[in-house]
Amino acid sequence: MLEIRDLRVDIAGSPILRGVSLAVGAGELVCLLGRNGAGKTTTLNAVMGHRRAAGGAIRFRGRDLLGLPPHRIARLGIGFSPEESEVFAELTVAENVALPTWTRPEGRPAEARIAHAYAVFPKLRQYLARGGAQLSGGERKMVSIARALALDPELLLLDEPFEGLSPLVIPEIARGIGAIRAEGRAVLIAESNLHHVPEEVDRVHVIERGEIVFGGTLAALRADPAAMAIVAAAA
Ligand SMILES: Nc1ncnc2c1ncn2[C@@H]1O[C@H](COP(=O)(O)OP(=O)(O)OP(=O)(O)O)[C@@H](O)[C@H]1O
Repeated sequence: MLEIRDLRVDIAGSPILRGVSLAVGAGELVCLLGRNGAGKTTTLNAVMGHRRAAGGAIRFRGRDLLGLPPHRIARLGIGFSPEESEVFAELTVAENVALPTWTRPEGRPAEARIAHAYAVFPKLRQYLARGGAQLSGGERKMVSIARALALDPELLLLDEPFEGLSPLVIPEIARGIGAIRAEGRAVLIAESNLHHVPEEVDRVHVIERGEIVFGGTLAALRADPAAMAIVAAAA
């Protein structure tokens, strides 16, 4: 479904991604794990077209994404929940969640897509008329993921979905991600904390200084002392 091969990205003249390769198959849950500054956000931003690649390839369902603008990439079926959630403050929760049904009108009817997003995060129904600026961090995360879901994506990119959240909210987000995965959508999570990696993850890729240094199951990661030393430092 998503194939990233030997991706290189330079920022301000410095090599930030130095040959990142990973794949997410249909219906797979994959985690990109690494400490702060390792290059996780840069990888997701390159997939979404927010960062230009200096080399390598990114393909989604066989289609080359490099050079496409972000709105075209989203319309191909990639939903994105950025690290800071980036909920539109001047729009209500309902308007935020409905946005992708305007930007990607093709596919299932808007009402069904919106209803589905609220079915995954039912709590949001209590806040429909609330402005985006009046939400807690956990509510913003839920709105951001629900909005990405309303795109009806085949692949969902979630950048640090648990970061900065209270322990009370984390299980709610984890349950939502589990529900999304159970529907057969592919999910790629960028995560800096090993403890937040869902047990049901299909594969973990560890990124360190812009390079993938490990790829395998969670059990294989736990059995790899060198990779564990890197992710333990991240947690
Ligand atoms: N706009 C920028 N200008 C200069 N350097 C940048 C910029 N954006 C990112 N970087 C650098 O690129 C590297 C990778 O950053 P990135 O945000 O991809 O890391 P990350 O793994 O997502 O970490 P975090 O969890 O802290 O977001 C870091 O060293 C960061 O300082």
